[in-house]
Amino acid sequence: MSSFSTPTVQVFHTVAELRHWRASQSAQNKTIGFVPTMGALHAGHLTLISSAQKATNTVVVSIFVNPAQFAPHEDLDQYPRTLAQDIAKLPANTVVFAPSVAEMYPRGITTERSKQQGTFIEVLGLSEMQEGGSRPNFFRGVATVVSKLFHIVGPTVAFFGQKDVQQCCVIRAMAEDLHFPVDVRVVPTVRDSVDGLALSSRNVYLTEEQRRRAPAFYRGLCAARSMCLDAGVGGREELLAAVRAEAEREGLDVEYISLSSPRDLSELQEIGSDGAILSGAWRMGTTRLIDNILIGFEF
Ligand SMILES: Nc1ncnc2c1ncn2[C@@H]1O[C@H](COP(=O)(O)OP(=O)(O)OP(=O)(O)O)[C@@H](O)[C@H]1O
Ligand SMILES: CC(C)(CO)[C@@H](O)C(=O)[O-]
Ligand code: BAL
Repeated sequence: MSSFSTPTVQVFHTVAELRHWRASQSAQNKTIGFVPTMGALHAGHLTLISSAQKATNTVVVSIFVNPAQFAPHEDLDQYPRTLAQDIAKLPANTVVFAPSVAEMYPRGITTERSKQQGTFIEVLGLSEMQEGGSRPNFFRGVATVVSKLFHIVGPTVAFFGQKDVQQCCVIRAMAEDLHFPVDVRVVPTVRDSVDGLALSSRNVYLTEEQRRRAPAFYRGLCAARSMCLDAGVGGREELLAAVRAEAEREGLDVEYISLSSPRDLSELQEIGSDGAILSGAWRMGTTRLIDNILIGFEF
């Protein structure tokens, strides 16, 4: 156990320690709720944890900044690492798994894909969609680390945020394909109560002026949803144009906007009977943010 543990929050750093604890839970027939995170905890993470507390006996939160999901030019080194403060925010009786990089990647890990060695999980057909197009290592790195974590933690139910909606689709497919006996649940995005910006660990990178402009993308998503629900507009070009217009009014540098199928993330020309995910990414200086809304379906 770590020196960071508090009387009510146990922290484990090794697979062996976590497995030992997990065996004691199995012996007591306890259900385990699991919330994987990269730390820098905010109210979005705490909502996932409280959903897990309501649904299961014991909650495990992993805190691990996963190098495999970053590309060499991305913000792996800069990503906030605030373990002691994170632990202080957790409710009583939470169990934390905060492994080192060497513990999770016994053969080592580099963000340079051509030099990587060892075992990786890739959900072909989904890994290259939307975020995968912009972040070449992202979905492969996420599927790999989440399958390792599922294998180590053995959760009954795992909780992910809708803010990373495409990630949720990839993880559900991975869990189904690999027959993990885990129920993957998606929790709605927690937003700033005043301007609707999705809470994200990367919001700390924004200057005051960028933070003021950032909610324009969400306003665009809401405008598109209103066009769809109030005026029956379901065509791709009109919906994407509505998002782009709001975003560009505040000078956001839009990377992509996507209208995709919740089934397989394929791009849609028109919203069909399965509904659609309207999602996108934009840049403000060196910071890259994402957001989405669901139209005509719920997870
Ligand atoms: N605003 C939010 N509402 C609900 N869930 C969220 C929110 N932000 C993050 N999550 C979820 O918390 C889990 C851990 O996410 P992570 O630690 O990467 O935080 P993050 O705020 O998404 O950080 P990043 O800036 O890296 O995207 C993921 O399942 C993610 O979707
Ligand atoms: C699921 C995850 C913890 C895997 O590193 C990460 O992608 C995240 O925080 O969303
Ligand atoms: N919240 C997803 C983790 C990432 O952006 O790398």
